[in-house]
Amino acid sequence: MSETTRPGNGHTSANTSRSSDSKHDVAVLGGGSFGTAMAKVLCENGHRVHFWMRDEQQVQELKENRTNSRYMPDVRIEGDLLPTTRFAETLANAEIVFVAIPSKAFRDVIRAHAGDFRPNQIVISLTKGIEREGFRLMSEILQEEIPRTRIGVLSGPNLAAEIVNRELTATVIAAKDPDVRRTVQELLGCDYFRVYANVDIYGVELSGALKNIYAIVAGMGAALDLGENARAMLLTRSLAEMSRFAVSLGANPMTFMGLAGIGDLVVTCTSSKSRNFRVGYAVGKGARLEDAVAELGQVAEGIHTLLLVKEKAESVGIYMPLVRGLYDILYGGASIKAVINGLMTAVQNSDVEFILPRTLAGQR
Ligand SMILES: NC(=O)C1=CN([C@@H]2O[C@H](COP(=O)(O)OP(=O)(O)OC[C@H]3O[C@@H](n4cnc5c(N)ncnc54)[C@H](OP(=O)(O)O)[C@@H]3O)[C@@H](O)[C@H]2O)C=CC1
Ligand SMILES: O=C(CO)COP(=O)(O)O
Repeated sequence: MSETTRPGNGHTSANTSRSSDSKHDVAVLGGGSFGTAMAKVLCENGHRVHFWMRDEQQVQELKENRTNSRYMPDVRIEGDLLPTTRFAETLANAEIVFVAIPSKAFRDVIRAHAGDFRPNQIVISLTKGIEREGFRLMSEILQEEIPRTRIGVLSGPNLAAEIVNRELTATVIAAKDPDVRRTVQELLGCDYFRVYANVDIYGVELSGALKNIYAIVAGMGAALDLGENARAMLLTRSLAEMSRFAVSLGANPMTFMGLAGIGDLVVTCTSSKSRNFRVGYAVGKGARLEDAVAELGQVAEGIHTLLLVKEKAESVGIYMPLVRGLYDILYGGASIKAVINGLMTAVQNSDVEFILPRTLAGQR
């Protein structure tokens, strides 16, 4: 569907926001696919967007052509956009800051510029990953590095490639502070983008990171053409496994019923627009992992998250057969066929463990 015929496309230029009456100064950190998509939504909602990236050439292109061709070819950002490589300038007037820096660089970037954040400034992580050291989520890094700011997390079924075309999308803002939740809903919400609220920061954030692992598994399943029953089995068992893990670490199980849980799992496990899915697909077709990642040229957080979750699951004793199987394939040289066979012939357990505990299933 073209941008002009799309149902959500009630507006085609800036200053046409439905939900936010006034113009706000907003910062977006990270000039990749998702930073670009969020900067576009915010500009179209009529806000002044201070857009930080590290590449001066990209800044020049955005200033001259209003495009970011490396990450979002053919997408123009209209409205009040101020691209820059100068971090302090980005934050100086911003009421709220959205951070779309990959997890591997997240702490370094925030720490290097911690002094530029103001007390009480709202800082929202858009990043779906985990830090190796201490198994930290991005909101925990923000809490440690810039503790005087007000922190939130945005996560949900949010493929950047669709958002930039104004395809109908919903997401979740998770924050303890109701003012943070309301502000994000007002700034981002419009006729193609809806923002739902949650207070379970840990669950929302962890599900965003975990689903990337299962998107790789799903991509592999698609490459092998395992069938529709298998696709449903994989998706449902992925949800069971990721919620088992997250709940055992303190997340609210109900979060997995929402957009940030099942919603994001569905979109990334069924769409070739997902980079994680594409990596799994390529490996399923016989590519080496390094080649699949190099070919992608963008971040696929699941590759890295898999290692951390496998380690963590083993250290705290959580049963995660899909994580283990994917790890064996990607890092242990196991054949996909052997792993599938191992999974299919393992002990048959309970379906919904929150109703019937896993350990009781075999006793029925
Ligand atoms: N794309 C999507 O659909 C969605 C992505 N996300 C999440 O958003 C986060 C960012 O992903 P996305 O934008 O897609 O990734 P991309 O691969 O599209 O872009 C990565 C961006 O991060 C920048 N970057 C990398 N390292 C550094 C660093 N040390 N300092 C400054 N900038 C750096 C890159 O800059 P450079 O070009 O100079 O290397 C680039 O602008 C990820 O955690 C992802 O899971 C969440 C929802 C949807
Ligand atoms: O998180 C995403 C969609 O919600 C994007 O997924 P990928 O990083 O796999 O492209």
